[in-house]
Amino acid sequence: METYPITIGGVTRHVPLIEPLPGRRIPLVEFLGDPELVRAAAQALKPLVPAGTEVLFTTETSPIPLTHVLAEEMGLPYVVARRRRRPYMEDPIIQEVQTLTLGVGEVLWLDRRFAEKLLNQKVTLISDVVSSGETMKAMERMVLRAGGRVVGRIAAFRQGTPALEVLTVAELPVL
Ligand SMILES: Nc1ncnc2[nH]cnc12
Repeated sequence: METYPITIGGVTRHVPLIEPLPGRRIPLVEFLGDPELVRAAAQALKPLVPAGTEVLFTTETSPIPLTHVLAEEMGLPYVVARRRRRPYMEDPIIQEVQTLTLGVGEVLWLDRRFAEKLLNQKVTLISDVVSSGETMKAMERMVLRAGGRVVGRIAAFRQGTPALEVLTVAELPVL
């Protein structure tokens, strides 16, 4: 398997190169199961979280440990949008994502009891990789629909040029 070196917060991993669309190869960032990488990324992202942030907001799956460590470090709560409907969800916010980065159209789901945690809160969006920015846009839309206000947009890695302003600490190539 072909790999590519990625570095964040001084920690390097040789990750698989995947081809989600023909002729477009990208290094696959994976935070799950790698506490050292997660901690390094969280430390690097911490200074980018705007003062006054009251809640962090992320999506399944890879950015969850990153957001968890960041939240713990900063003493903040966090909310996670799910990528599948769960049977117990009541009156969820359902938000379509336009992204095709990983070759799939997606929908984000947020149970109402978690949406309520965003009401009247200053919210910072956390992601692992931002490329088109469409997932971030969908997250922002969810926060607005939940009655919150987005004060920051942060991702560990940037890949290409997102359609909205996002703070990042490392760059990924499209090969
Ligand atoms: N390169 C990448 N690795 C992991 N998740 C991604 N989501 C979008 N781009 C990605």
